[in-house]
Parts: sequence; structure tokens; C-alpha cells
Amino acid sequence: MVTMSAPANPSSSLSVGDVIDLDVTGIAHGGVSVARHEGRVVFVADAIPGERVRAEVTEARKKSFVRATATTVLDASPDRREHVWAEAALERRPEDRAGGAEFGHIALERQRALKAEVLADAMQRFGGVELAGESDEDLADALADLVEAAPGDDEANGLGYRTRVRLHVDPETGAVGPYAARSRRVIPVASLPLANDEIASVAPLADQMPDAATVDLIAPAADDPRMLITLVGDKKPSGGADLVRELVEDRGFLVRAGGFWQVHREAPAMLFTAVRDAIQDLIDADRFDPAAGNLDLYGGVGLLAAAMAEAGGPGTKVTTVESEASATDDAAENLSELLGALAVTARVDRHLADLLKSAKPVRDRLRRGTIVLDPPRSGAGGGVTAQLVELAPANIVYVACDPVALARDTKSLREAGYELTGLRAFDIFPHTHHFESLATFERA
Ligand SMILES: C[S@@+](CC[C@H](N)C(=O)[O-])C[C@H]1O[C@@H](n2cnc3c(N)ncnc32)[C@H](O)[C@@H]1O
Repeated sequence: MVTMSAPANPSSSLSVGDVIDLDVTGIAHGGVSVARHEGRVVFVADAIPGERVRAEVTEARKKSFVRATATTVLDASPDRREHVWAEAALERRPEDRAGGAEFGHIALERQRALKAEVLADAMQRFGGVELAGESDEDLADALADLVEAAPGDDEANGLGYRTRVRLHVDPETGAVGPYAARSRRVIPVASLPLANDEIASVAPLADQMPDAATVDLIAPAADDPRMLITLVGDKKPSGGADLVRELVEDRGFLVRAGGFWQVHREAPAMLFTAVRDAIQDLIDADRFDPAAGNLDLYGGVGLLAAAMAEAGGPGTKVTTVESEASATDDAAENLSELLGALAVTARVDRHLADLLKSAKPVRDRLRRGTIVLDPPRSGAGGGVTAQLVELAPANIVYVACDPVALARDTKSLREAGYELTGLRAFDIFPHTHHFESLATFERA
């Protein structure tokens, strides 16, 4: 992985449309590979580290790097596969390739190895954490199993997993489809290979919907699939506030049709289990206090608060904090059997600021507590991380969808005396560069 601050080589002048041959050497955060052209960094899409490709320059605004997209493979990786989505394949012009399956040309196992590399590199570069010893072999061993597959994905080649898909509408033609990569150009497609059968059955791929801006397709585990349409000029989709029923193993969760829920069929259960197991480890180490001021920050409809209580027992005290009032209403319902659970609508930074002003007995309870947090892509960030450090809970269980944001927050937590005691990662977005991580921190 290479950061954007690599020195520019003034002798390398590249413009959009130039065709260059590249030796692809590494993987970067964001689903692109890394190569160099006359010393200048090239982030190249649709390649695989180890390959030699011919690529077309697609962006040359920055001095320090350019972006390019592979058009021909000159020397293929053994991990190259036929793209899982014909409309995203190399045979198409770069601007005509459907976005959202940027690893669809790579064998699943290698996709996971690349994700592990990105996580390890981010943790080392931004978090100051070495995941393995110095030698390449140690690192390869440590990374081999770091990113865990979702049940059933290997058998299905990572296809048919999405229970949520967002499509866009071309304002000129009314055609419905995904955006092209790094673009707002709608690409008509014949199929959605990452979506499950229920989504495929309602997807309006052949329709024209000129009044619409976006089309959200959702297939709840215990309800009929549906289509939510956001009209041009509207902010929210019709039917977005309807309640749908999800299932995590045999536990029911109510969610708004337009609200947050993990997109992979197996992801809610995987993250629920991972958080429950992380709490169980803390219990086994005598570090978890069910009566303390435990928190589930960025809590959505209460999935991870429920996981905490599953390990800690139904009387576990836990407050779930979420900025969307409708999600908090649903969390209150979903957690209603847990006597110690409370759902609060608030921005996390504001809620923590209030907690920091509370009386000593409350602060003491928070200090004995465990905080689970699952922030959006930007991570908790410096402000919230500083508040966490000031609250000084005994343990922090951090669920992250962005490895670099996690790594930056890891650095702040470690500098404040927290030890990183556990790190797992989950491949719950096959054929894309995304994955989820779970890091456990313990106050020294
Ligand atoms: C990644 S989701 C996690 C939801 C939940 N933990 C789950 O597993 O289903 C992040 C949640 O944080 C909420 N959110 C985003 N920014 C927030 C903020 N500043 N304060 C509180 N909640 C926020 C979003 O509405 C969303 O529900």
C-alpha cells in the first residue's frame, strides 16, 4: 500500500488518455493497485499486484500520483478470473464499466489476502501496530487467515449475498443501474450478480424511471422484498419509514426499510457473534462488569447492544446511542426484553460531552464499563476518540468499516494507554475492496 504523499517526479508528464505499460507491485486502500511510471505513483484499477498491464490514464490532476485503469493484461496473475459481472469486465471501455465490484476479477481467496494486506499496512503505517514479525514469511502467515469468509460464500463464489442494493437513474434517459466506478454515469446492466435472488426478482433493470433519482432494493430476512424510490428533488425514499423484520439467528430485529442494516445476508450474525465473543473474552479475563456504564455507540437498531447483553446476561446495563430517532425507537423495541438496556437519540460527540460532565459516581461506573462502537466510514475521529480516552472505560470494542480510520483511532487509543488485545476482520463485501474489522482495546 502506498500513501498519497509519494514524491512527484517532474520528468513524468502524463495526461488523461495516455496509454502506459505498468508492473503492478502492490495494493492500495480503496480497491486499486499500485504501480510506478517513471517514478510517479500510479493507482491502477482492475489490475492485480504481480501483473503487468497496459493501462489508460483516467485522472492526472495531482502532481504526486495519477489514476489509470487496466485495458489489457500483458502478464496475468494466476489469481485472475473472468469478471463476475460482464458489465464491469476489462473488455469494456473504462468509463463504461459498472462500479461496485472492483475485485470481481480476482479469486476470492486472493481478495481476502489483499484485504488483510491493506489492514496490516494501515495498522502499521497509521496505528503503529506490527501484526507480525519482520520477515515476509511471518507476515504472510499472520495474514493468511486474518480476513474471515462469511458462511456459504466460498461455495457461491461470493455471489448472491447482498440484501441491500442502491441503483441510480440516468437523468437523461431514465435508465436504472449502478454508477460507473468513480463517476456518476449510470451504467445499464442485465443482472446484479452480488444481489440475492429476492433483490434480483424486483430489480427494475429494464425499466425507465425518469421521475426517480435513486432506487433502493431491499430483501429483509423475514419480510417480502421491496423497492424504495427517491424521486428527483426528494431527500427520502417513499416507504423508507416502513418497518421490516430482520432475523439474526432466531432473534428478531425491527428496522426501517430505509434505515441502516448490514448488506451481506450473513453480516449481522457475524458481527453479532464477533462482538458477543469479544465480550465473552473480557468476561473470561474478569474485565467486563455488566452493572457498569456500558455503551453501544453509533448503535443503529441495537444489534451490538443485544450482542453485549447476550454475553453479559439479560440484566446487563447498556445504553445504545444513535443519531437517527427512528432507529433509536426501533432499538428500544428490539432491546425491550433486556431490562438494563436504554436507547438514546443523540450525536455521539454530544452524548459523550454530557457524560463527561456527570457526577463522580456516574463517571466511576463509566470507567468500569465497556464501550462498543461502530462508527460510519470516517471512524470515530480525533474528537470522539479524545472523549473516549477522557471517559477511560475499562475496554473498547471497535467495529470498523474503514481500516485507515480504525488505524488512526488505534494510534490515539494506544498513545493514551490502551492496549490492542484483539483484531479480527470479516469479508462481508466479496468482490469489492470493503471489509469490516473488529479491534478490542483494554485500558492498561
Ligand atoms: C455503521 S452503522 C452501525 C449500526 C449498528 N451498530 C449496526 O450494527 O447495525 C453507523 C450508525 O451510526 C449512526 N450515526 C452516524 N453518525 C452518528 C453520530 N455522529 N452520532 C450518532 N450516531 C451516528 C448512523 O445513523 C448509523 O445507524
